[in-house]
Amino acid sequence: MGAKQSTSSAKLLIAASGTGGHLFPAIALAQQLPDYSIEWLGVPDRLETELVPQEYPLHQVRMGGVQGRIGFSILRLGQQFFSSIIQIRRLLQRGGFQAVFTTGGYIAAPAIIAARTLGLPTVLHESNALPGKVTRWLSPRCSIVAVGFEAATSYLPKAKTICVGTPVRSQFLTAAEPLDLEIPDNAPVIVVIGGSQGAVAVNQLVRQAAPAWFEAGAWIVHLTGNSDPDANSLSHPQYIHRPFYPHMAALFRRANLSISRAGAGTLTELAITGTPSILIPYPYAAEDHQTYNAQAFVSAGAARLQQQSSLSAEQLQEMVLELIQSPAQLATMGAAAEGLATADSAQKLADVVRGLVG
Ligand SMILES: CC(=O)N[C@H]1[C@@H](OP(=O)(O)OP(=O)(O)OC[C@H]2O[C@@H](n3ccc(=O)[nH]c3=O)[C@H](O)[C@@H]2O)O[C@H](CO)[C@@H](O)[C@@H]1O
Repeated sequence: MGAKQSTSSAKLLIAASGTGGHLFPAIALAQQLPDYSIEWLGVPDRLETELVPQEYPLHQVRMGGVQGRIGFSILRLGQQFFSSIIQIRRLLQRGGFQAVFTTGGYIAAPAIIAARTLGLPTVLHESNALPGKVTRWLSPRCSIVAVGFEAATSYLPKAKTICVGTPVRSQFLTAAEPLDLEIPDNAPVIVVIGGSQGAVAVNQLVRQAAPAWFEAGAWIVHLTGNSDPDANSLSHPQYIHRPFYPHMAALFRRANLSISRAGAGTLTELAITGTPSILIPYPYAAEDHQTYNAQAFVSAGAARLQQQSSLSAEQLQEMVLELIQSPAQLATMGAAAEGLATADSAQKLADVVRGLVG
């Protein structure tokens, strides 16, 4: 793998691994630092092997999670953890890196500790309103913690924090691309999205509730994910379904309403496109952090919050009917969502890194 040509001597190690939620913001930052020499640190068999652009050399260490694991697993994890710190220290020293950037998660802990033992500046970006465990534990050891939600700062009292929003893909920052789905211009559009993997439980509720929405003239664009066995069970002229759809900026801009999980990545995009939403947090997310994300949108008037455990198809049906038949209310929610957006987040984050590294 050939490293990117660089005009600056600054050398940065990005430690970001796992889901789109951890990788997209780090890639957006890297794209703002074309004069830096950047290398990547990840874990074998995770999404970074597919998503990290070829121009960034990818180093790997073995690191797993601790949730719900006991005994022997904890011991093995401890060994992995210390061995990772040693490997990352060696990588940082031999590579002549000047700083480390990370988006949290398991890879962040050994990366932050290795960097700090060498006295290197470390920037951590935390996109969730309730910061993850690693962020809360190690934030005082970072030079700066950049957060996506202002609310996150209250959980990090000992850290130096700055709110920069969460960086998004470049399609959200450029002029609107045309939507490649055939939907009549005046039809209300409901977009259903369950994070990057889809949400089977939400999909079931939506399919049950959909007939009344079709009758009201709405179109549904349903992003089902890859693991829904009933993904093909509904068919209607006003219904479009895909396992995954890449042109989210155009779709959210066209949508009158989104029914969504409450991952930080999707919420950031809903803010930038000013799209009102009904948020159904993933009930098994670590420490229920999606509910905290959703609450930030609800307090701003940008979204309605529904917990999956107490939501029936009838309730969802009524709520959506009420909203799509009330354009003024949708407009107010959309404007509130837009008020939460930080479109130049990647630029702001790059400024933070440059402020430390040069
Ligand atoms: C289950 C879980 O714990 N998810 C976490 C994961 O997010 P996860 O990656 O699951 O979900 P996010 O909402 O943050 O991001 C999903 C991304 O996938 C994109 N997309 C999705 C479907 C599709 O068809 N096309 C498409 O492009 C969305 O536009 C968005 O950019 O990390 C986030 C950041 O730490 C957390 O806030 C989430 O809670």
